[in-house]
Amino acid sequence: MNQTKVCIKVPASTANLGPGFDCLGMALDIYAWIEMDFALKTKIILHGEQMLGIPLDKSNLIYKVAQMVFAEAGVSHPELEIAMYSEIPLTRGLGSSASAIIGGMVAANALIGNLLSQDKIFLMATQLEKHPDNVGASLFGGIVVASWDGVRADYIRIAPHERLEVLVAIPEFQLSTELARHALPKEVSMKDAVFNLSHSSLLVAALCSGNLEMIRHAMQDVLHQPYRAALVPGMEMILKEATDHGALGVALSGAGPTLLALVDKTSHEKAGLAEFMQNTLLKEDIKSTMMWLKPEALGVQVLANSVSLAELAAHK
Ligand SMILES: Nc1ncnc2c1ncn2[C@@H]1O[C@H](COP(=O)(O)OP(=O)(O)OP(=O)(O)O)[C@@H](O)[C@H]1O
Ligand SMILES: N[C@@H](CCO)C(=O)O
Repeated sequence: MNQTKVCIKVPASTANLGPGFDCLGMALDIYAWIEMDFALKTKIILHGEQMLGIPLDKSNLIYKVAQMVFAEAGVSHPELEIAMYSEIPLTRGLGSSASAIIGGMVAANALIGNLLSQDKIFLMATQLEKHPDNVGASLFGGIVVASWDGVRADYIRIAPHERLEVLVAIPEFQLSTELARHALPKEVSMKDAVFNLSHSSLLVAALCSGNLEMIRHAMQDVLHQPYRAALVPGMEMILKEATDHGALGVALSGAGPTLLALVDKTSHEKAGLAEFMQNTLLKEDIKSTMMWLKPEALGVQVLANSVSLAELAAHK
């Protein structure tokens, strides 16, 4: 029996939650699984349609982040066998790149007996992703409030409120984070900075104290969503009106194009809200997949028992 192979399960994430641009993230209950082992010759197997187009050689992100971990730990393992299956849609604002980075780093670290601390992994992943929101959520689970000054990465994890549910409308088109960041201005006014600072702080306080009614006011943003609206037709109306259809609050998920509503799981308006979001996008000729998700309290896990990735992919 193989003694070294590790298998990890890593959650998807949503970043920003509206005003918390590059500093708030929440883990979600859809996942990617990664198996990793030492090998004589590198081999990368990707299961499922989701992974189409992802490289199968040493340019693969998971291979590259594993090598970063080995280099940091002072060990050398240039040849790896990697297998992956993911439910997380690529390039849609649900943290697929962060899940790959965290999954790859944590798997590599487990392979070498966890020579690096979790905080070191957080720092390395943040340096690579350039913002800590998605990687923090995938690593630690729950809601993560994080800061990154280019040198230090700090975070505090908040347990998600038990009544919080998440509705996502995932448009059929992809929008890369790189493109969505190019839409942003280089500078913002003091007025807009103060607006986001106050709303992001209010949102964190609402999430910590369980004041769900405050979320609709707190989840407003002027730093990134208005500039990204042109990239996601229908978004402006959804951001403006989803709370009238039962959402506690609504935001662009990460860099988009997915739109995300926080919902009280006891709400009687859930079906109507989903219909409103899907139809608003359809009016703009955008087909979308609607999914009801939950905040995931757990971050990445090294599984005690390996799962069959081929079987997971086959049952989707
Ligand atoms: N499992 C994977 N293996 C290798 N590369 C991956 C994997 N998952 C994602 N990527 C890379 O990450 C890119 C998507 O990253 P991007 O930051 O644009 O979107 P996202 O992470 O899905 O969304 P967001 O950051 O807005 O939440 C993919 O196009 C691919 O290059
Ligand atoms: N905070 C990032 C998340 C996307 O990875 C952004 O909005 O660009």
